[in-house]
Amino acid sequence: MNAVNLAEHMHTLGLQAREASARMASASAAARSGVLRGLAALLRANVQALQADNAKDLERATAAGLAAPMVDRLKLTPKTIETLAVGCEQLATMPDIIGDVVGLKQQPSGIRVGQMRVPIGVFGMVYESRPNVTIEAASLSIKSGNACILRGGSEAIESNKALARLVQQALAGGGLPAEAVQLVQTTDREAVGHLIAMPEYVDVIIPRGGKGLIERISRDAKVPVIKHLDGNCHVYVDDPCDLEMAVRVTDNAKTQKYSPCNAIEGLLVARSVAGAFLPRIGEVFSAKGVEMRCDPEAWEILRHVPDANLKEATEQDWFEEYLAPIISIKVVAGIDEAIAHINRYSSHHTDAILTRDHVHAQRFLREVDSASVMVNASPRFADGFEFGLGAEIGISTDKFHARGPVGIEGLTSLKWIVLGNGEVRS
Ligand SMILES: NC(=O)C1=CN([C@@H]2O[C@H](COP(=O)(O)OP(=O)(O)OC[C@H]3O[C@@H](n4cnc5c(N)ncnc54)[C@H](OP(=O)(O)O)[C@@H]3O)[C@@H](O)[C@H]2O)C=CC1
Ligand SMILES: N[C@@H](CCC(=O)OP(=O)(O)O)C(=O)O
Repeated sequence: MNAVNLAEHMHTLGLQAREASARMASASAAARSGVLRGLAALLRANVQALQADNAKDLERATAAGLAAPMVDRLKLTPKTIETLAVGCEQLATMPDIIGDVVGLKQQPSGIRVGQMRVPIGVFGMVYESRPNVTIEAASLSIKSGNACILRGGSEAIESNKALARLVQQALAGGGLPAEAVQLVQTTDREAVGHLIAMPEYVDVIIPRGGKGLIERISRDAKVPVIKHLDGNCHVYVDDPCDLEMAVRVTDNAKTQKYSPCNAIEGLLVARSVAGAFLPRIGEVFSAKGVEMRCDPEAWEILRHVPDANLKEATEQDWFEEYLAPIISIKVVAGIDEAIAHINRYSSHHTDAILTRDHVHAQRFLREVDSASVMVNASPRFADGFEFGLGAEIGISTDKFHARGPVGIEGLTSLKWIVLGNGEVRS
């Protein structure tokens, strides 16, 4: 697509999305849920076709030398497709919140004032090369009565086109506008430039990605943004702590999957338990080939672990999101230093304390300035499905409108409604 065609393509997507959003907002809950059930059926009926399109992406990505965790997130298997179908069905059965009225109260003037939950309108979303996000975003958009324009990662373009076709088929089959969910049909990043600068068509932009993406969005966006950024997440092993549990949770938090934003990148350990805890987790990490970037105290303890892959941590390591079998490790004096370290270096995404001390747990919950803060649980739980939201748009690292895993509610707003009987203001 040349520059003129690209501008036209994006303008058309915007115009169509705006028109579709009005119809989505007034569509009945039954119609929106019907589309989600139809989509689940289409996903199940098209497993082989979807895998064939996904294979084209996988082949290109493998040839280009994409790292294994990134290839893994690109993959559509019968199991992931079934999970998507089940997710659509679950969303369909969840209560509909569009049109809900809250807090209606009579005022001294006689008018009754409350708030009604309504869709935001049109959202644009830029996200990583993970095709399942296309269905999760589309299904949440449909459930919440919005329209959306989706721009997935370049490596996933064929998979995303195939999935978006099914979404549009389900919308049309359910009597709703196919244009309520549209995919940008090119991998040209200039399309993102247009998407974030069309306030007449797009109400909010949701970027899911790393620092390069956000630099561009911060510089060029002309519409409000809900940032879904990098996860430099931590586990802090406190004293007192159940060390058996700490090994299990820390292992899960780092190695269950390396690519997600909610996997941990940093491990902090209270000095008084470091000698007992670090050799145990060190053995687990060495067995799984995890490189440990250590401060001098952690190094001194971990150097005795057979085959440990140790490196000296630099200041930069505390900021780093590796998305790989690498972890930074620091011994801290206790809870105060742990909280200070996390608030300075984390990306304010998700951080956890492992402790038996109730006061420490409460302090961590209150003082750590992150979107999700956990006690005695793995940060990998920071996920819309795991939090009971049905699915997720992503994990907002912003503080306004939506923070942490974003589901249906995050795609809506509350508008004031006033019900009167001809009252006038005196
Ligand atoms: N908070 C959250 O919910 C989530 C956050 N993430 C974060 O995303 C990152 C990993 O994903 P990764 O794919 O590497 O992220 P990237 O930021 O590289 O890519 C994400 C998307 O942004 C696009 N993009 C990146 N830079 C630009 C730019 N300058 N202009 C226009 N578009 C751009 C990419 O397009 P293209 O394909 O052309 O590169 C892709 O569609 C990690 O930091 C992870 O923590 C991931 C998932 C969820
Ligand atoms: N909430 C999601 C995180 C998704 C995520 O970060 O994806 P990615 O960075 O593409 O691996 C989950 O835990 O599955």
